[in-house]
Amino acid sequence: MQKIFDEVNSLDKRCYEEFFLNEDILMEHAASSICSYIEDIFEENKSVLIVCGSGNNGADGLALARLLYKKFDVSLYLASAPKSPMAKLQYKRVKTLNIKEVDEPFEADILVDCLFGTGLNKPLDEKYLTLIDTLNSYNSFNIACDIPSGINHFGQISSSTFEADVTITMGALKTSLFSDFSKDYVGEIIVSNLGVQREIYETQTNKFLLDESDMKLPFRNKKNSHKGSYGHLNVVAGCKKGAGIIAAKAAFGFGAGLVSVVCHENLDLPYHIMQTHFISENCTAIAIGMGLGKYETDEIRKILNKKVAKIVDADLFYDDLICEVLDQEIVLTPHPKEFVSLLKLCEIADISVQELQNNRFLYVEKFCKKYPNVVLLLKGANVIIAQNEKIYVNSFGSAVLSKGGSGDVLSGLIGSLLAQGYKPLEAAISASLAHAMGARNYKKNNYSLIPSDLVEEIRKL
Ligand SMILES: NC(=O)C1=CN([C@@H]2O[C@H](COP(=O)(O)OP(=O)(O)OC[C@H]3O[C@@H](n4cnc5c(N)ncnc54)[C@H](OP(=O)(O)O)[C@@H]3O)[C@@H](O)[C@H]2O)[C@@H](O)CC1
Ligand SMILES: [K+]
Repeated sequence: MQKIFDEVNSLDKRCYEEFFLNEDILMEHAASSICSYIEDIFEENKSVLIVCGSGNNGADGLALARLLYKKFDVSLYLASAPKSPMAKLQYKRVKTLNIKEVDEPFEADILVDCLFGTGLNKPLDEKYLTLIDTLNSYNSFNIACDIPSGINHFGQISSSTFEADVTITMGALKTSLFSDFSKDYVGEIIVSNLGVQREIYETQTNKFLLDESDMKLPFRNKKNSHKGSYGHLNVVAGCKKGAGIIAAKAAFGFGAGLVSVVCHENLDLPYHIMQTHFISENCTAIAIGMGLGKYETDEIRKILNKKVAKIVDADLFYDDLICEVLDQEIVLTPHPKEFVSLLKLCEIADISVQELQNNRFLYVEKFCKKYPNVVLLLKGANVIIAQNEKIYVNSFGSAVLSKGGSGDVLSGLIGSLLAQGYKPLEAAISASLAHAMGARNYKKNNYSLIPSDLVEEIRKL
């Protein structure tokens, strides 16, 4: 996994103070990493338009122009005059080379956005919104320097935000690149070294970006085993029984030795899934909440207080019963609307879904501070998984998964790993990654996935 930082100014400052580097050296590395990317991917003499703002993001662009000059057909468009000391210095250097400056932007082969980076500190006015719209209308290959212009410190976007194919971000990953809103703008994210290796530049953090290698699949190492060796998951099915059945099927395909659906009505289940009317004696994990609808409170309370691992989803986030069990190491998997309800029930915040989406990390942190035992998985374009002070981001998901039933598959996967003895945090991380990888491997068009396709792909991982 890779570290993510809320801000990097303190890390830049540490480079000056501890390693005797300076802004100029850091900036030279920033610019040369974009230069190397362009040199690696594109043939010489391609046209490159670099659009610069007045601060150090613009200064990165000016330095880049100098590095590319003569090997590529470089043009500079200065949206505003250089203002920061480094921008002025880089401009002076550019001037000595007579690099082409244009009065209007145009469609080049490669477009580099150096308008605003971490210094975007107020809403964009009409002039910049129109400029960004114009840049987005081109068919160029779009590179964002540090962060696409229009995304602010909190990962909130402007009505016009630069749509990058690739974002080359300076020094370390920033939290703002992983808001749900940012997902449509950042493209591929590459981290540039700034004069020292990343492991030296980076300090402590509480946020981490998950890699594929963080997915620990439930491979079986023991030769002498039986179905009981891999746990027994009970999926509690409510009035929308399909949800529980989808979860049960996913759980079975993900390695649980036994899976039972708990339901008072008789269900038509595949032969390998069992049915029970009450929680099984030998149950090792419970999945509850999906499609639950109205259920007898005392019965749910009894189930929630069973001393086995649990994953709770969906309808239970609207029932204050949930607040009684938040001292447990329980996995919760709300989507934003459900999390908003949960925050209200727990008296943490009374907010809209929009407010939550504007500050996903903030509210996850607030929740986990109050309930440090809980493993919270907040669904979204970038899934956030958190326990106590640690926050993990799964950015592998895609719109393929934006379907009814995908969440039930996820509950089943988590339940399956819990039943097999995974710790709750590990279960949530590995199941979430498997869920996203399954969707990634689905090769038909991106609107057609049904839960059984997803389970099929996950079984092939
Ligand atoms: N520090 C280092 O060592 C390194 C830094 N590096 C680079 O520096 C970048 C940060 O630079 P930065 O702090 O100068 O901020 P930046 O993003 O250029 O924007 C500030 C300028 O924009 C203006 N402005 C802001 N909002 C605006 C708005 N809505 N509408 C209009 N104007 C607006 C603002 O104006 P002002 O507030 O002064 O009026 C100011 O002039 C960082 O992202 C990375 O690329 C790398 O080279 C690595 C080494
Ligand atoms: K930028």
